[in-house]
Amino acid sequence: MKIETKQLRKTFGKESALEDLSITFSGEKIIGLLGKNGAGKTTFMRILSGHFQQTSGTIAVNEQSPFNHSDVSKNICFIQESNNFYGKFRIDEVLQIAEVFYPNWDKDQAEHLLKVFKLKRKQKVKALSKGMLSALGIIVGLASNAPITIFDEPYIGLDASNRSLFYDLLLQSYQDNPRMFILSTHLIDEISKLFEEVAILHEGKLLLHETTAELAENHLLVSGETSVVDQAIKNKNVIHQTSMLGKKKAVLFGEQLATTDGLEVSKIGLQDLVIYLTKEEVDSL
Ligand SMILES: Nc1ncnc2c1ncn2[C@@H]1O[C@H](COP(=O)(O)OP(=O)(O)OP(=O)(O)O)[C@@H](O)[C@H]1O
Repeated sequence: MKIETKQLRKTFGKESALEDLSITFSGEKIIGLLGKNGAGKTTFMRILSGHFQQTSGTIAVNEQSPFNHSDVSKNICFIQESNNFYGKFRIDEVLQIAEVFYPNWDKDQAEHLLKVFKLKRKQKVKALSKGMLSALGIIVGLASNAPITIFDEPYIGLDASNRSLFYDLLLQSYQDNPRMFILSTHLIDEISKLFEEVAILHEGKLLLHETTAELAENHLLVSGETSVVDQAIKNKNVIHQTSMLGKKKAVLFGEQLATTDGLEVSKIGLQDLVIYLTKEEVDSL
């Protein structure tokens, strides 16, 4: 599958949710869609799933617009953080509808996952706890086997052990049925090892789109006494720096630097990188 957007914009009245977003996702991989609250992730995923149209620009899934095209939408399963299912339905009715909608639906997998998450077929959606609702979303997303399966923070109410179960099941599902997964999450450290590729949105714009291998390769965290760090990063490509109490941390892009006396150089974790890259505006408030 290939998703391609060109100068995608979405405004809600005066509010701009996406600004000139041009991005391409292709192939079978697990992609992290990251960014702070309000960055535009959900808006992008909704347009991609055909929920509504962009204000301008283009979006194509295998060369077709997702809006009002069932050929496209049956290939996309979008599980949102809430309100996925009609409250009056029972779980078995939700699964029956999903089976009709998704051509690659795996009934045995759905049955298996119901047991794993200890859900009862006759329970009504409106009677489910937050965690149980999330579990139902996860079951539908995984059993859909949709070539593009999207999870937008699907873990609301799930405890740590069930979140860990979700990550294991996701990986298993990906191995059994390789496809494109797009995941939006704020619990980056928990899941970052599953990502092959990461896109970071910031204020409706694309800040970065790289493979996780490139990210690890390209970004270094340098810390130590301010004067030592300042000396070390002089003339280097610094993409973020913060100072506090005589200490400094800097993030370098595409540079080589080794740890020395008083200077700590390390790879930077994805969660920290997202925080550093999207922090500037907060600092300048
Ligand atoms: N239906 C809507 N009406 C008006 N404004 C909206 C609507 N949907 C989103 N927005 C605005 O668009 C911007 C992007 O929101 P969006 O939900 O896409 O962000 P997000 O990255 O998914 O955030 P979060 O991590 O908090 O879920 C925000 O400023 C939000 O207020």
